[in-house]
Amino acid sequence: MRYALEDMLVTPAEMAAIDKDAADSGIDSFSLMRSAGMAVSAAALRLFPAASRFVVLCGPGNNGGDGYVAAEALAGSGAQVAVYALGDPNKLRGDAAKARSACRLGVIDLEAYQPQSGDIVVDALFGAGLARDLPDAVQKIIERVNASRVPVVAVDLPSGIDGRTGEVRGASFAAAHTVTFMAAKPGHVLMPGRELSGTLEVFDIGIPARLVAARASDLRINGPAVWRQYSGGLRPGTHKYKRGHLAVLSGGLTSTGAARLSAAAGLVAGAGLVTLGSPLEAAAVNASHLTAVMLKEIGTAADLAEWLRDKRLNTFVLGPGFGVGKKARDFALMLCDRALVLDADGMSSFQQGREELFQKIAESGGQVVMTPHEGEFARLFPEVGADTSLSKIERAQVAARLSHAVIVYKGPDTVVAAPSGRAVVNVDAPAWLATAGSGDVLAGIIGAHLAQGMPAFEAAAAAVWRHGEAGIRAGRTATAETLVENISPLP
Ligand SMILES: NC(=O)C1=CN([C@@H]2O[C@H](COP(=O)(O)OP(=O)(O)OC[C@H]3O[C@@H](n4cnc5c(N)ncnc54)[C@H](O)[C@@H]3O)[C@@H](O)[C@H]2O)[C@@H](O)CC1
Ligand SMILES: [K+]
Repeated sequence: MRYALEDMLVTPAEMAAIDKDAADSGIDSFSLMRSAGMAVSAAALRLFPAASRFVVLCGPGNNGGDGYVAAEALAGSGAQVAVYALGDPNKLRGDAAKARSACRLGVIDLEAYQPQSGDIVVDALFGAGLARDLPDAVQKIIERVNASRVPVVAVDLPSGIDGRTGEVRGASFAAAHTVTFMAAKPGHVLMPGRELSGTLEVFDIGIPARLVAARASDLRINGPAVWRQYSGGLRPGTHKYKRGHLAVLSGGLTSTGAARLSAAAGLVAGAGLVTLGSPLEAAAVNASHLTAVMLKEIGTAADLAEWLRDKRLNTFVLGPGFGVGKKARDFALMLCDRALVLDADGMSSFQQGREELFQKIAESGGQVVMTPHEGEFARLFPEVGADTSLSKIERAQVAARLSHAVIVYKGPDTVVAAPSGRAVVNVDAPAWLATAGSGDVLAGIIGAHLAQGMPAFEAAAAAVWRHGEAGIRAGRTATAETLVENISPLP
């Protein structure tokens, strides 16, 4: 499958290798820096045409080099420009030194900068080369600029954001706009980096796309390009059995709503048939709320075993409102050879004894998707959740490898990862999607995709995207019910 550069996520280490490959292939690295700096100056002028002064803050590496190019270009356009530098600009090396000497502006020590109303800061202190927490003096300047509310245009990354993880290394600018080069980095899409990057512009500085693609791993921004090849077959109007049969398992008398939300979402998202498997005690309350969703009494493991003799019953959602305990564990282990969304209580039931589940998933060759939020992730994968050296993407990848399941690690920056290491990050879910029952709706959409034959990774990625779209359509006052109503057809 071919991807456009705009879908790709490239880690800083991969980007450094791409830069080196570009230089080795004969491309002049200074011309790349010039393109980068020119793009930054164009963005600053386009976004802030009424600035009284552009203040370019230049660091000790190539990010600073981009800053000197931008400063010279801004001055050349007739704008007022001041340059402040961290460290001695005479110690710059390579392309950055070249950029410094081609810039005719004087340089002031960074610590002297006092933000003034009308300033626009161009942040060229650190980019992909940030390797540790920022020095205190730099943190102070960043805090001063943030407090002044002077708008910031960041070069490559807001200084202080770790490009691999999106974490803040001591302090970070909160940029209005970030111009990065060739491809977005994980730090632009993972929180809090995503929020602190402002609007993101990915500018092509002229490194051939094949050099970028050759180094990039299978890490993408979630969107239709990732799963469109599987969504074409999900046409309304196909016979209902061909659109798959989704079964959702209900909790007891006082906790039935969550499973009904999953079932309703599954139906709207395109499953041909949806059946709610309910214990007898909850059957009446479920029946009084259901119309298009069918109902079947499933109270015990024996009931489930009998039901599983119907092989058309290919997909299950287990967990929403189900209750934590032995029954959930028994049911989950019985369902590992089908397509299964293991959500909420379904996962939490394996806080102890996860090895049996993971082994069963590996052996039975089903398609299992697990959907932990932060708390559930920490319960099921405590050692992974506690490893602060890993990015959220890396944590999801490790969990997928350990469990043999596709992991949907939920949050404002949901990551979907497969055991192979393939991963996507979702970027456009609105904040108000974090509403009660929202996860139940997501589980139902994933179930609908699985029931229609999408492979687990694509089913999950497409569902996360569609869930976000439903949130956007439902608006700020979204509830789980209005999310269901706003699930739109897959593109
Ligand atoms: N190589 C390329 O192809 C291109 C790279 N470009 C720019 O180059 C940047 C990467 O350049 P570099 O690799 O030089 O990295 P940076 O300029 O981001 O920073 C590296 C410098 O900062 C120091 N440093 C790292 N963390 C520090 C900390 N916490 N406190 C104090 N000093 C610290 C390093 O020792 C090094 O001197 C990109 O972000 C991008 O802006 C652009 O010029 C476009 C072309
Ligand atoms: K920067």
